[in-house]
Amino acid sequence: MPPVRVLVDMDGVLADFEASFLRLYRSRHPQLPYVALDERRGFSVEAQYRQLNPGLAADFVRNIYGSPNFFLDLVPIPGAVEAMQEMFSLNETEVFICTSPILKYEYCVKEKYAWVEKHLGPQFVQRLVMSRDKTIVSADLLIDDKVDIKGVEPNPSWEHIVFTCWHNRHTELEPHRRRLESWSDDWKAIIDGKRRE
Ligand SMILES: O=c1ccn([C@@H]2O[C@H](COP(=O)(O)O)[C@@H](O)[C@H]2O)c(=O)[nH]1
Ligand SMILES: [Mg+2]
Repeated sequence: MPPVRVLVDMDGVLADFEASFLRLYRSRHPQLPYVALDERRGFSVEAQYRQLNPGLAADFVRNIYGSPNFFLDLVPIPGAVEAMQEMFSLNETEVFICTSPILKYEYCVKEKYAWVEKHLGPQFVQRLVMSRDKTIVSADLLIDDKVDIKGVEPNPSWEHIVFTCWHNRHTELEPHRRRLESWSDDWKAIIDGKRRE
């Protein structure tokens, strides 16, 4: 039987982008209104902050996560590191990290590599795929917090498992779509189920 190949997203799945964004935003702009984590709706932080404060400059929000050390200092999502080590050691399972760098890539790309080495070790540095378009990457499963993943390939090979995160917890999914609520949820059952398909 061929191995099950799993792609695991970084921001919102392995690394806590949302909490770090809010912390840095509030420390830099304590006088400005902010969106609390349990008020987050929709993937784009920028879109929600612009709704809250339409006067914000075009790159105001992007400058926060485009800052040096932003991506390096992201805190791991609870259970993520342990789950990845366990997934890596499973028989007949190929695990890769699949992440989209921001367009202001100066710090982001290097720091994503450094984050992976720091928290997951060198074996995962070799398994880091960066692509703005995940539909062209071939796998059986993609665990990702972004609800709508679009790209040039209309029929990606993977099944998208939506990882629950602050911005998507209220999003209603079509009945056939599946979620992983957290790393305490049964991710192994999802992989084993795929093995049997
Ligand atoms: O509001 C946001 C939130 C995140 N980003 C960046 O987009 C990518 C998302 O990557 P995934 O691989 O889908 O997790 C990432 O680089 C975030 O930093 C954003 O641009 N705007
Ligand atoms: Mg993500």
